[in-house]
Parts: sequence; C-alpha cells; structure tokens
Amino acid sequence: MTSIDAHAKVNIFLKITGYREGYHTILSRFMRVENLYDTLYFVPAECDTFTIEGCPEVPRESNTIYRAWKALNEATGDLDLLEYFYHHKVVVEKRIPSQAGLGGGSSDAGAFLRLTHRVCDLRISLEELARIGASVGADVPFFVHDYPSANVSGFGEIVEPFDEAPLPLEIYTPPVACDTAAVYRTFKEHFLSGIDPASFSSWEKLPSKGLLERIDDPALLNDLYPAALLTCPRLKEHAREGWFFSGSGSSFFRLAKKS
Ligand SMILES: C[C@](O)(CO)[C@H](O)COP(=O)(O)OP(=O)(O)OC[C@H]1O[C@@H](n2ccc(N)nc2=O)[C@H](O)[C@@H]1O
Ligand SMILES: Nc1ncnc2c1ncn2[C@@H]1O[C@H](COP(=O)(O)OP(=O)(O)OP(=O)(O)O)[C@@H](O)[C@H]1O
Repeated sequence: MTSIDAHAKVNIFLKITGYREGYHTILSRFMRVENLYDTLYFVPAECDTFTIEGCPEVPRESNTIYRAWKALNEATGDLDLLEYFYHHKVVVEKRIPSQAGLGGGSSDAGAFLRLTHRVCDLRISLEELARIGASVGADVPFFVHDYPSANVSGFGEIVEPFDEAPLPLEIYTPPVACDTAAVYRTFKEHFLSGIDPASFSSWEKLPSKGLLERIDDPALLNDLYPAALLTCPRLKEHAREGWFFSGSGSSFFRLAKKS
C-alpha cells in the first residue's frame, strides 16, 4: 500500500516581523516532531468523487487534503491526477491533535502533495509544489520541503533548512482549542505595535537546543504566546515552569528528559 507519514511540528521560536496584505510576516524555527505523526494511505477503491476517510469531524471541502488536491488540479491541469483519485481513496490515521499549534492539517496537506507528486509522477519542481501548498495554508511549504529543522520566514513561504538533528521533545496539549486566526487578530490589536526585530537578531543562526537552554521565558521565544493567553484565558491554568509554547497554541513542549 502507498503511504506517507505526516509529522507534527513545533515552533522553537516564532517572532513577528511585520504585517502586510492581511497577514503577519514571521521569522520562526520549525522543527519536525519525530514521534508524533498522522499517516496517509492511498487505498485502491473505485470512487465517484475525491474521497477522504478518517477525518469525520472535518467537512470534506474544508479538509486541507481536499484543498491541496483542488489547488494541485488547478495549478497543473494534470488529467492523470483526476484519474488516479477515481481509483484510490485517501485514508488518514489522525494522531496529531487539532487546533493545537502542531500543524496537523498543514502537515497532512504537505504529505498529500509529496505522495501525490511521487505516485502521479508530476512534472513540477518541489519549489512549485511548495508554492501550491502555500495557497492551502501558511505552514504547508515547510511540510512540503520536509526538512527536520528549518528557518521559516515571509508568511511561511520562505523555507531554509537549518543543519541540526531534530531534538527529542515532550509535548503537552491541554484541552483548549486555539483558533490561529483569532490569536493573530489579538496579536495585531495588542502587540503588533511593540515588535522589536533587534531583540531577536541572528536567532536564525543559533541551534535550537542552545536557544531553549538559554531563554527560559516562553513569551520571549514565541510572540504569539501572550496573544494566545489573551484569546484563550483557560490556557493559563495549563502553563507550567520549563515548558515552551508552539505556534498559535495550545500545545506546550520541552526537551525530553533522558531516560
Ligand atoms: C501560527 C503558525 O502555525 C506558525 O507556524 C502559522 O503562522 C499559521 O499557519 P497556518 O495555521 O497554516 O495559517 P493559515 O491557515 O494560513 O491562516 C489562518 C489565519 O491566520 C492568520 N495568519 C496566518 C499566517 C500568517 N503568517 N499571518 C496571519 O495573520 C490569517 O488571519 C489567516 O487567515
Ligand atoms: N486534515 C486535517 N486535519 C485536521 N484538521 C483539519 C484538517 N483539514 C482541515 N482541518 C481543520 O483545521 C482546523 C485547524 O487544524 P490544525 O490541526 O491544522 O490546526 P492547528 O493546530 O491550529 O495548526 P497550526 O499549527 O497551523 O496552528 C481544525 O479545527 C479543522 O477544522
């Protein structure tokens, strides 16, 4: 069977650098989470329409996998792509929690694009695939490139590999759903005017382990943390000493203790 793992990410740091065209520009170190992933399967089946199984709570039209398929069709006009999914359904084994700052939906879209690129033998570059992914979500280009660690900038479309091994991480996802758009709205209203790019100059050159060991305040590493606390006040009950905050939340993470 044809399958691919779609790993979660954490943002080791996430700094907002500006705002334009309705989106925030960022500088962030993304790191793949090795031991947390969804799995996508392309399973032979005769389908009247593009079929996804395994995400019953997400309407098909808003599923990032469906949106990635639509975007790929529109960009390439490749008829084999249509044909393939009349004879295969997409089955997803979900393990990454939603609205958790771990990029679950974006990772599914990135993995779907990579696997489709391979099985349908699409004649487009990885850069083009990442551009198509960006139309599905800001985090998708990182997952298309599939680097273990990368510096991500622009709205999320500039992805540069960072040479380090992924760190063993412990993740804690509280039962609080953080809506990314709402957290960014709060950031814009309360914090955007106070950003100070000099305060994180050259962070993109520093290894993730050193950053996490040197800076112990999660709000210094992640500009969206104060905005998430304001947007979802229940998060406060779950904050613990020594844990960092990923993306727009709600997950916390720390370096896994050696056993
Ligand atoms: C918080 C992060 O996950 C960090 O990795 C990303 O910046 C957000 O990535 P994402 O979940 O893929 O975001 P999208 O689904 O593209 O956008 C959701 C909403 O968040 C806001 N948004 C998103 C990305 C960005 N750079 N600036 C924004 O202001 C926009 O209002 C957008 O409508
Ligand atoms: N394949 C998918 N898997 C999970 N959620 C999806 C998927 N497609 C669409 N969604 C929708 O997207 C919403 C956000 O899910 P996702 O897990 O991507 O968010 P997130 O944890 O906020 O990610 P981020 O790290 O980008 O902030 C979900 O509530 C769900 O309605």
